[in-house]
Amino acid sequence: MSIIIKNISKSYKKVKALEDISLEVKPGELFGLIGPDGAGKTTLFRVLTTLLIANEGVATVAGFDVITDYKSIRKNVGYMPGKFSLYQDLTVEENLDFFATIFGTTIEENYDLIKDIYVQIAPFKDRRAGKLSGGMKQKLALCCALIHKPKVLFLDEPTTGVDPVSRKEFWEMLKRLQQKDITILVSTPYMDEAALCDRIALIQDGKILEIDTPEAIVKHYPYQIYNVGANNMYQLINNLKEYEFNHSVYPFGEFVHYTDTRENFNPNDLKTYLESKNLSNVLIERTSATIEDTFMELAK
Ligand SMILES: Nc1ncnc2c1ncn2[C@@H]1O[C@H](COP(=O)(O)OP(=O)(O)OP(=O)(O)O)[C@@H](O)[C@H]1O
Repeated sequence: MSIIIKNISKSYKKVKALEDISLEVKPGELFGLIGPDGAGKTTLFRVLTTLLIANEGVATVAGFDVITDYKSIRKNVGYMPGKFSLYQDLTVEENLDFFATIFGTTIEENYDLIKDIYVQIAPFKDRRAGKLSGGMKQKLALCCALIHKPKVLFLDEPTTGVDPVSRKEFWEMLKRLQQKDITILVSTPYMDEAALCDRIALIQDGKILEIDTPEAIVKHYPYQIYNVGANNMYQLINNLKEYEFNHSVYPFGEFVHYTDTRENFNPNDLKTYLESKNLSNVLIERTSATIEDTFMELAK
């Protein structure tokens, strides 16, 4: 296993940031930690990259213990923290040179690994990092995290605040890195990115809700979901919440996702109820569960 986490707990005074977390990441896997702000993702990354000591539990990364072998871990992992981690006043090239030097290597030595990503920012190599766009900064930070050819790469919310095109490109880059035998643990609050991982852990309030492949997680969803639409979204949500048979109701894009407690649910009954509340253009249609639906159900 590339990463083994056993019963890790970490508190900041009264706040329990991680509670009895256990999971394993296989060599070469692209594993996603999916959860909202405050779920504990950054705390787990900091424990695994030896920047923070857990209160309980044990963890190894690339075969090294996070406490006793912390120096080996630092040599063998790349870490791209959530907040921009580069030197704003150094140029693109100077930042990369700096990170290569502290790891006792050179840009040339590992150029092959970063080439695909670096060519995209090379035209700006003399620009200060602080003056780059969000997508460019993210590519530079990834190059810096890769420059010493790590065995395991930790990426904490790498696409937060990045435009949709750059996000898509970033995930394509991760897939290519995976082909080069790098194990990747990536966190994201974006549920659509979960589907791009080999396996994911859904995490909330410091606890793991479920670990599986994205396909299996969606398949385990126990209810039939309906897209419900009407002329007044706000009133629709309120009326659905008042409906005695509702199991769950939450906005989802242009519709409301609705599940019913009855096994023999007939959508026409719901339509009649909603129309009796003076809603018009009522539409009710079956839809498939997504990772977000599963998350909402588990987090209830
Ligand atoms: N240094 C700290 N002192 C006190 N509480 C903290 C500290 N760091 C994090 N926390 C709390 O621990 C919990 C987990 O935070 P963490 O940053 O690990 O979550 P996260 O999933 O990475 O979310 P975010 O994206 O907001 O950073 C939160 O309730 C947070 O407020």
